[in-house]
Amino acid sequence: MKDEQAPQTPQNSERVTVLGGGSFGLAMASILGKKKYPVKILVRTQDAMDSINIHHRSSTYLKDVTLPDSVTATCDKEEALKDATLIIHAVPVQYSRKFLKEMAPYVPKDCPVICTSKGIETGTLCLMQDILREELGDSRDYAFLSGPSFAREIAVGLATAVVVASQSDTLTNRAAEIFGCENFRVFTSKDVIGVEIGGAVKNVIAIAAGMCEGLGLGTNAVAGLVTRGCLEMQTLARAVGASPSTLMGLSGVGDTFGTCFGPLSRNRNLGIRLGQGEKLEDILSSSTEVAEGYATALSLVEFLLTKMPRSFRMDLKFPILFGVAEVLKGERSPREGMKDLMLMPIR
Ligand SMILES: NC(=O)C1=CN([C@@H]2O[C@H](COP(=O)(O)OP(=O)(O)OC[C@H]3O[C@@H](n4cnc5c(N)ncnc54)[C@H](O)[C@@H]3O)[C@@H](O)[C@H]2O)C=CC1
Ligand SMILES: O=C(CO)COP(=O)(O)O
Repeated sequence: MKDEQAPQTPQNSERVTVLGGGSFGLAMASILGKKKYPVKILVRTQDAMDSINIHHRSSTYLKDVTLPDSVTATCDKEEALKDATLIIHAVPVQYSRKFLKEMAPYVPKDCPVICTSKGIETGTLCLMQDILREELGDSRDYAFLSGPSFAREIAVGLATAVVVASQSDTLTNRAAEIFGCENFRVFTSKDVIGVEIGGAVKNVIAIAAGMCEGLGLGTNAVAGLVTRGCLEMQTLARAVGASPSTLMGLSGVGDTFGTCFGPLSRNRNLGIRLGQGEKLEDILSSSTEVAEGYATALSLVEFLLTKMPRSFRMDLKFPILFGVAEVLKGERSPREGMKDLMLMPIR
């Protein structure tokens, strides 16, 4: 197959380290491994390491997916990073700062980082671009990969299109070259803030879409809510300097549609279970995978209230984003939240 040929160019010397052995880290390793790049995944336990090195599969995530031979795992930070030429960050946002602080001494100077995590840090309200710069410094290049890209589909080789955004054209072009194959198409962008905001906000809209679904409200309701959610995403993105066209693309409406309507979404499933009446604590404690939208919904409301110009009532401008946070905080039920949306004053 074409995408299993070794690249012919200097990229042959590329050595990739994936930080995070969850579903998305494995998916990234899988694509690059199929292209014969040597990939090391930094995992947290001996069991996770042995499982990948001996059985070529994770014992916890995407357990049925076999990884290519060029993918190995280690628990040793120094071993993972010492000769890396490219780093892929796939650790959930809320754990990233502490994790990166521990990694910083081992990360090779100038080694670029491609970040795949989507969300806003609680407390600081930072996006990943801020967390990465604060923890790994300003001198290296960073890129942000986003779009409708479920890990399982990527790992089994289904066609996927993503966008990679960076201030550095060299890095976006390199990412497109390294990842690109017949099953994985990379588009490039310079709109880092737009790509990051889209990736963070769509998880919150997916929780709302799931709630509609769980309440049994039907297709009209879900489609209406997702459309209005995209408008809130676009309004917010424009206010922070993003280009509206980015939000019409893969990392905006593209990822929102995938996540709101796709059965694999953890965020949508969290919303479905809430809509069906389960308690948030029970859903979170029974989930082995992260739903970034939960923490991001709470951060977003704080972000809107503290960082946006106060020229209008934020809860009227962003009723879906505020409504999801209120349900997650237990201030109203999903059904009350939906009723409030329908009965909002006409402006
Ligand atoms: N799974 C997917 O389909 C996609 C995921 N993403 C993003 O990728 C990022 C990673 O998500 P997944 O791999 O899906 O998560 P996951 O839930 O599959 O795996 C979680 C990962 O985080 C690690 N982890 C857990 N607690 C930690 C801690 N305290 N410190 C350091 N690491 C810790 C686990 O060992 C594991 O590697 C998220 O931001 C997600 O939004 C992006 C696109 C698609
Ligand atoms: O970001 C994703 C797909 O693009 C994954 O969404 P979930 O985290 O909701 O599963």
